[in-house]
Amino acid sequence: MEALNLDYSKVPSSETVKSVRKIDAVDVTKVYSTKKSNFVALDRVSFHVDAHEFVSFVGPSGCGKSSLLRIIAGLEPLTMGNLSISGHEIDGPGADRGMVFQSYTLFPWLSVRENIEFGLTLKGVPLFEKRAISDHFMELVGLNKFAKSLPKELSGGMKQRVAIARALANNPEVMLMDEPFGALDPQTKNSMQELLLRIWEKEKTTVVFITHDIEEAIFLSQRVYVMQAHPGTIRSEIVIPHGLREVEDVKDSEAFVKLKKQVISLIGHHDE
Ligand SMILES: Nc1ncnc2c1ncn2[C@@H]1O[C@H](COP(=O)(O)OP(=O)(O)OP(=O)(O)O)[C@@H](O)[C@H]1O
Repeated sequence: MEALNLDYSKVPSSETVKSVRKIDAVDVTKVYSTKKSNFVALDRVSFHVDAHEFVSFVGPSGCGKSSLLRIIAGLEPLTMGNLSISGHEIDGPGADRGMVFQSYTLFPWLSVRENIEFGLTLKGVPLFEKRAISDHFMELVGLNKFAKSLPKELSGGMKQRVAIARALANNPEVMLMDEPFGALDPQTKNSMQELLLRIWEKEKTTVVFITHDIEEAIFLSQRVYVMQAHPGTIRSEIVIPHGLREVEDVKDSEAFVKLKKQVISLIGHHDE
């Protein structure tokens, strides 16, 4: 993994901040086997995510981002290596991980409230408690006036707000987000990014975020893992300077543009 020569003087050092390890991945390898051949999608990928961190993975198409997220979600087994959440090896999906995908995955026949309450209903949470939780999260994502609406009556951004609320309602330890804003128009995408940051700060969630969009990764994250393909590996880890987001017109700022150029050069110019 390459180290980047950036000024991180404002970033608290690991000695000054006591962090709790949430995800630990060591040499995670994924081989897809077909009748004809074996394909190495991830080759000895090691990384970590601390509690309350916001960490993104960026990289060209096919570098294994979604495979990695599916492995963390327990939807896909790893071939070799170790991956644990809060010290426990992952051996399948669990309520400790909430997922938000790019494609809208709401239940079309359920209202906004029922979608948000879905996991709670499965768990047998009493009605009054369920209502309080869905009220809280509908308020958080600004959809309290749409409690009775069906997904088909919502815009793309609103559907993703429901998906985020639904994932958060189950109080997961980690939110796994696979290109959640990839299908949204630029304006909606910007407002969803702002909303996600507000939620992350308020709920103190741990977020693992996958995106093609380098600006999005730098803007949202505290750390960014840059991946490369053939086979999928982690090329570099970039720590985003603390407080960068507070800079006016941050995406046009010198520090932001410099980071963006560095990520682009790491990924290669063929895929931003
Ligand atoms: N079920 C599967 N069987 C065989 N090969 C697969 C399977 N799933 C993914 N792959 C291959 O593994 C590689 C990594 O795929 P993955 O979807 O994880 O990459 P990605 O970085 O998320 O790509 P994109 O950004 O285009 O979604 C790709 O070459 C893909 O074709």
